[in-house]
Amino acid sequence: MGEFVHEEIPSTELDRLEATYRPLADAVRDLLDATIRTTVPEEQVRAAQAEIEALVARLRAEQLPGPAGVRFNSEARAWNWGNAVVGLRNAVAPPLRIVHESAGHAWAEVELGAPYEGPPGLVHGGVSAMLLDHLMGETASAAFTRVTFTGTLTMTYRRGTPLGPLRLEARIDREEGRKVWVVASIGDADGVTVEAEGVFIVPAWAAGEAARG
Ligand SMILES: CCCCCCCCCCCC(=O)SCCNC(=O)CCNC(=O)[C@H](O)C(C)(C)COP(=O)(O)OP(=O)(O)OC[C@H]1O[C@@H](n2cnc3c(N)ncnc32)[C@H](O)[C@@H]1OP(=O)(O)O
Repeated sequence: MGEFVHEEIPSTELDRLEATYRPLADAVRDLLDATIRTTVPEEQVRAAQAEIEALVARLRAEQLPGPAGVRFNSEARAWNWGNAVVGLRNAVAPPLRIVHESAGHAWAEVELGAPYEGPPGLVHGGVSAMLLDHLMGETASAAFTRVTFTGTLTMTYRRGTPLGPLRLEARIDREEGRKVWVVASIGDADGVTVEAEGVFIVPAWAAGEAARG
């Protein structure tokens, strides 16, 4: 497995770093969209590619040896900048901004564009599952008071989910020992498009005091 790393960066410094990296990732998200949708002449495409390759070389001059992992400091701040769903520095992530309404109830609003397309004009079913999986996992963690991993995830696609503004919602349904059942949905302005039910498990290796009883 990857890493949960204790790294003692003060939260004020993290805020400063995030203010630097967030616009970088936003620019790369825009690049993803532009790469899909551009209709400029081919020589322009080739020129853009050369500039992008030069930028990649500049960024790679110093880099981590592997993925970003999950890091935390002693001020109870955790950051997972590379996460596929919420990663602030991951241009593949929308990123989802999750609101924990209470321990066991969370939601997010997001606008999905061209990079998330499956059927024409509709969100890819795997993307819906990915976003819900993460939202449900955070919900099962009861506002980050325990670690939970997806055990089983069941998706029901009621109708196509249009690209554009969407709302995701998740709640803990019930718990039994280390097992947490979570129900969730995605919806557009006309109502629910996708429903999900999942069993999230506090792994045996992580079953400390917060997870017992
Ligand atoms: C603070 C930071 C927060 C951070 C919060 C961040 C949220 C991130 C959200 C991302 C969510 C993900 O994608 S997580 C990544 C995708 N998921 C994974 O990679 C998980 C891979 N699988 C595993 O690591 C493991 O198999 C576990 C953890 C699922 C279970 O291992 P274990 O802990 O050894 O389980 P074990 O003792 O055998 O079983 C415990 C109980 O769970 C049941 N059980 C076991 N596996 C499953 C299963 N797949 N589906 C259903 N039920 C299962 C057993 O029957 C048993 O029930 P009984 O006999 O007690 O009744």
